[in-house]
Amino acid sequence: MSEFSEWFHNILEEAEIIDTRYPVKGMHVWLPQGFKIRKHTLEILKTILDKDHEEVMFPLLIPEDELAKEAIHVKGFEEEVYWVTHGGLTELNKKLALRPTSETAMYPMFSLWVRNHSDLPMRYYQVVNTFRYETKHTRPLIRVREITTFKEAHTVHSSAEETEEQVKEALRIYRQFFDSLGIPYTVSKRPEWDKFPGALYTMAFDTLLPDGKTLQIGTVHNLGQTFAKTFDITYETAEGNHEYVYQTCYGLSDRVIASLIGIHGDDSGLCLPPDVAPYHVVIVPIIFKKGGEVVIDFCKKLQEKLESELNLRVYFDDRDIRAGKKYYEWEMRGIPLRLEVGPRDIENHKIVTFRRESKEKEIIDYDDTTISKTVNNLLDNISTKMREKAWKSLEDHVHHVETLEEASTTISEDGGIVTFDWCGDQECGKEIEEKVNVDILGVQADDENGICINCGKKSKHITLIAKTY
Ligand SMILES: Nc1ncnc2c1ncn2[C@@H]1O[C@H](COS(=O)(=O)NC(=O)[C@@H](N)CS)[C@@H](O)[C@H]1O
Ligand SMILES: [Mg+2]
Ligand SMILES: [Zn+2]
Repeated sequence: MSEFSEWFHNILEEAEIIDTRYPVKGMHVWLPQGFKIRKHTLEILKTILDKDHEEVMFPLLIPEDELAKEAIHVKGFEEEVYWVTHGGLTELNKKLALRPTSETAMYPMFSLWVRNHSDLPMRYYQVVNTFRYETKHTRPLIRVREITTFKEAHTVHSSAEETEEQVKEALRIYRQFFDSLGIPYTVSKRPEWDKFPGALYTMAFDTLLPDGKTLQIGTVHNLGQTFAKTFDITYETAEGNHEYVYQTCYGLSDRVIASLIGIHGDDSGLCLPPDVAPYHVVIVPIIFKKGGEVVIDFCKKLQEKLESELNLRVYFDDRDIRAGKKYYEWEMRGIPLRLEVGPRDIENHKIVTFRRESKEKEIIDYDDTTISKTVNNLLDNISTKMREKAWKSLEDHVHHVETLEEASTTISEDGGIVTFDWCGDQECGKEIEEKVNVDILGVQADDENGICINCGKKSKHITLIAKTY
């Protein structure tokens, strides 16, 4: 619990995920092991998005006057924007912002692209780096100044109803994505004072890290027509008049990788979902003086079989070091499944399996015709077990309370998430945050028949609060 932050920083270094020694605060280097995890994570996300979104790429730099167009939006970001003021020795006549997010880069172009009804709906996304001069405590992958893995989707619609549908679809996409990574979450509507600058409302996914604090791992914003009016994005209707469009946008970041590491990891190090691990399987040969080449040969064949039949990423570790050292290293790097093969195993048609998530070792019958199926089932079961275990640990830390005292003792003793009835009134909400010294994450459901935990008025919502990153 308390030393989670130390564990997190140590494992990023020991498992060679990123190098935080880069000489700009809040900006880090992706190392090969970490880059592989990021790559496989993005492959899963893009496969889901590519079903009905188009991937694009916009410039990094945003002219000052475009950024400033949407007053509430720029107010929300003005303290976080990095500026480019020179080109070489020449001072630019117009400052350029490094995108903190790309609404003001994209929407002037959407205004050119949207002509008539048949152009809609549009669903674009890009995966880029964005820059935010975070003044709160920066943390690798969690609160960085260069958000290296910022997936932002931006959609354009001809009606408010369609944007509501798109918000629901975005929530479904995010549930599917987080479920494939075994990351548990709560979904809630952010309070008015904590929504995305310029949005009508913000839906947020929060997960719970082992130190009892929640992390916002994804957000979906209904932008209404606010940006359409600011950037004059209109379409010509069949009757020939011009209507403003309706928009949504939804974002994810490096925090997804942080959650993978923080939630599934344990005292032996990383524990990675098979679909994003650098390798699904590592094969460790047990070699004594004699019989070495028989084992090596067997392992190479097994590697080829798993690679060709299951399209798995398999590492055959034939380095000349003690098996125990290999076990330690691959467990620390979070490789989901290890296969150990010695000369006697081959004679007895056996093979030893080690599941990283449960740390169970098993001697199973080896049969050329069934090993692929066995390995595939093991990997599927490992994914399922990891997701179930993570959901259980989240659910074990969500408590419903009836009084503010109960709320603050629960949070201070157990961390985690507390739910209660709230009237929804901003004043009252701010008072609750004061009294319990936590953040209101958001409202989860409407609950007309409760009474507000703080002011006693009719409650409107089941509300979530927690200590947050
Ligand atoms: N400094 C940061 N470091 C890492 N992740 C961040 C940081 N700031 C925000 N995020 C993540 O990025 C997600 C999207 O950011 S956002 O401001 O909420 N939304 C947008 O920028 C919208 N334009 C989404 S397309 C957040 O939900 C959060 O998970
Ligand atoms: Mg921020
Ligand atoms: Zn109240």
